[in-house]
Amino acid sequence: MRDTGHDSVRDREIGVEQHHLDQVYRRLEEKIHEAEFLMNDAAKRGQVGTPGALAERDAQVFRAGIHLNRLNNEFEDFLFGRIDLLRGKDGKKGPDGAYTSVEPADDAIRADRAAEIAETLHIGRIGVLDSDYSPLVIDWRAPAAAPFYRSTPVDPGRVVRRRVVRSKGRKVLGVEDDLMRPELTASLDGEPLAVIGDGALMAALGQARSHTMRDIVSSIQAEQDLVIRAPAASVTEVAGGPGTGKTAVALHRAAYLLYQDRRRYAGGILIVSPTPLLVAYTEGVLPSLGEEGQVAIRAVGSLVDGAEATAYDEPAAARVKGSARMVKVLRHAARGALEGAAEATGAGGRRGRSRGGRRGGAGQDGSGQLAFGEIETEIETEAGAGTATGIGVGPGTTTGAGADGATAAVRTDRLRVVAFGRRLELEAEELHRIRQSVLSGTAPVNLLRPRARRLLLDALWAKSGAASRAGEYLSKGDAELAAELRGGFDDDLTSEDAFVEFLDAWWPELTPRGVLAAMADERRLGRWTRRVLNQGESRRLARSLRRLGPDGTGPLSVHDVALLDELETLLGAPPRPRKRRDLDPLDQLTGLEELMPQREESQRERAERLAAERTEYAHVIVDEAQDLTPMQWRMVGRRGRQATWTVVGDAAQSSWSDPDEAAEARDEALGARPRRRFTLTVNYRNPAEIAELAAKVLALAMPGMESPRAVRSTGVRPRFSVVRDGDLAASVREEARRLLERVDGTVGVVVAMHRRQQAARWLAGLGERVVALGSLEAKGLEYDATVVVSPADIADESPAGLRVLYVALTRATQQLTVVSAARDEPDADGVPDLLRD
Ligand SMILES: Nc1ncnc2c1ncn2[C@@H]1O[C@H](COP(=O)(O)OP(=O)(O)OP(=O)(O)O)[C@@H](O)[C@H]1O
Repeated sequence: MRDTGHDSVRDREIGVEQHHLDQVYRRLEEKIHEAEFLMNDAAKRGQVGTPGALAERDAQVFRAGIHLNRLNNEFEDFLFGRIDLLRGKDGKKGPDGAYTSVEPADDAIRADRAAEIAETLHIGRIGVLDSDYSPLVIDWRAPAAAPFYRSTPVDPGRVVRRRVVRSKGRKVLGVEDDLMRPELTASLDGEPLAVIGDGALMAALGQARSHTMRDIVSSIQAEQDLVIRAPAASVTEVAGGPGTGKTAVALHRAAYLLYQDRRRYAGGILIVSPTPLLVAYTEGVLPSLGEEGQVAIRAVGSLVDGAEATAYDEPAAARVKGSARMVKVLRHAARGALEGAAEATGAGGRRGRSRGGRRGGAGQDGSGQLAFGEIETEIETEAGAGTATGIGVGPGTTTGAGADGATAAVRTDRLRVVAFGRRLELEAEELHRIRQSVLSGTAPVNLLRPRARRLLLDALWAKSGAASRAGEYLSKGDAELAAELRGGFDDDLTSEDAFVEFLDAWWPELTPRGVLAAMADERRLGRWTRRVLNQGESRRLARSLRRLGPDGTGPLSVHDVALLDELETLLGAPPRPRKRRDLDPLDQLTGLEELMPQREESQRERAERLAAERTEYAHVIVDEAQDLTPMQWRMVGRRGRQATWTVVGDAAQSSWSDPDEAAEARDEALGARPRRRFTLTVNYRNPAEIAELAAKVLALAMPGMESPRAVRSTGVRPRFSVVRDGDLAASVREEARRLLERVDGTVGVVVAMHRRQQAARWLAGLGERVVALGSLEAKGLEYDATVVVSPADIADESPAGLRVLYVALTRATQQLTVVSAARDEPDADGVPDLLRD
């Protein structure tokens, strides 16, 4: 019997849930007292001071700390669901204390379709056991909770009624029921089973949106639940149109995996998101599911430490930078930049000289004479008036401080050394040969430096008279003396400041940013892109990289970041600075110091901390995977070489112009791991009226591709508005204002990328509920209402423009207004060309 207007039945059912919730809170309070007692007790034991007592204290405090932390975090609204079940087939209790059988027993339903509810389970964010170990609340991720999500009227299993309980703090506010077996006359404790409301899903979907995403834990649908709980073997691929819950499912899956195998995922879960806006939008979901520390949500432009993409590339430059052909270009650049650095170092100018002396290894030959006397080395380099290079080098490299404290460039096209009273000289030609021979290997350029140093010493040694002397020792069988002679020579030279300066200048430590900056020089880049990019592409690339400035510290684009990551591999990562460790071992051992401050830490800070500590993850989730360029796939792939993967995306929303190339790079990143594919088919975001309009663009963008089925309808059709008097700003502002009056939540105004700054000004003063977004920034986000400005502009902005427009049109949960400008050629009804039937 579904209750519509009878408040008494509703109130009674709310009372039933309140009673249960009270019981749960009483139990939680007991547990908090227990945890506090444990912590106090542990602290007292700590005063005893024996090693055994300390170890015990640490273990206890750690456990209690975890407990308190979880309880405090999850005290709000953690019980949200309930299922009423028929008697199951096997009657055995599972690990959660629940009957685990999924199918009803043969005699659970009588011939007259009457049935008695045999078991009721409450579902929440964490499990709570009563003092007799019976489950008061079952963790939503536990197997026993699965029927709450999996049961449908088509395949109900044992579930007769699924109830969502809404509560705030300790107070139950309402309940929403879905009847899974409407054909039965079910009773509970002899009373007919009451059914309240129109179902939780519809209630959730109709709610106003804020600027942050909510979890869907109380209304996960069966096809989504299959993905969330899919075993984490190798690669799980999830496809589905806009609004099918892909992002929501990805986040819930992270929480599920941690629950299911916490030890395995202690290696960390990385969620790669397309934009910082989407990171900000989604980062509250995991904490609301009781999971935080192990999951890092990062924008694809922030995956490299110390780099944060803030600039945008125009589509043609983005296309070059994202292409897999860049691997070759970067390889050439990483090696070529080294040469460039040396070449560009100033010649002529002040002359630097340093002297060094060393007592030679006082080995004695057979005659009792000193094998060699005092080695005198003298290195001569010439200082230039400054360096013209834009190559990033490690601190104190190309330039060296002269005796007068002034910095001067070191000449690198010649090396002169005085050793054993003899002048040894390597000319440009020889130096070049040595460099080429070192570079013929494949090792990262910065890691080849020790080898370059050795070959330099070899070449100098070969020219010194000492080489033949050592040869004589060798022929007399005195290898030790020969080695000592050579060792002395090497030590002497390499302890000279001038030699070190020369090496630093001739083989500087290259930084990824420095090499990118060097690529902004069109002439040099032309050499590195030969036969890989055409001239136009090469020029575009160089121009776009000028943004980084001569030292490479300028603003980066999201595509630059993937190039930096590739360069880091090609150059060899500089050693990471060691983290300062607290010396007091107790501070490292106790749970509290570690756990308590975490509550103050935001998801972003946590993500940053995790990323700083980790370069590889146990599981990688890629959201909006259709947008990763080949270079980005390589970057993400490096972070999950040993990982299992969940890859979530929709080809129809891809803003990358060459999907085949990206698919190839994706295959490379994921390797030969087997893949399991899922498709989500229901659009939970857009009402049917908006989905229908978007489907027209989909038909143009990807003919033959199916649209997801919209789950609800609002009766409000999209509105078409034509710019009046050529004043786009005024028209957009007016439409945004109009929508603000019609919805309670947020309004998004989506414009072509080149208009995004302008658009923010158009909306000034309209308040925080409205935001302006570039079309690419709208990825993954949603608003109660949207204004899509000039569809033709968005569609023309890049080769993938129609797909980008499809994304823009599918952001609204309630109302959509399309503003068409002059070039959109609206018909008499104001419908722009692209959106006509
Ligand atoms: N089972 C559900 N119950 C309630 N709300 C849901 C459910 N599934 C999805 N939603 C809601 O539908 C909206 C769309 O979800 P989400 O953003 O995850 O979709 P998506 O597939 O990632 O979309 P897009 O591809 O457009 O980025 C969100 O508001 C989400 O909370």
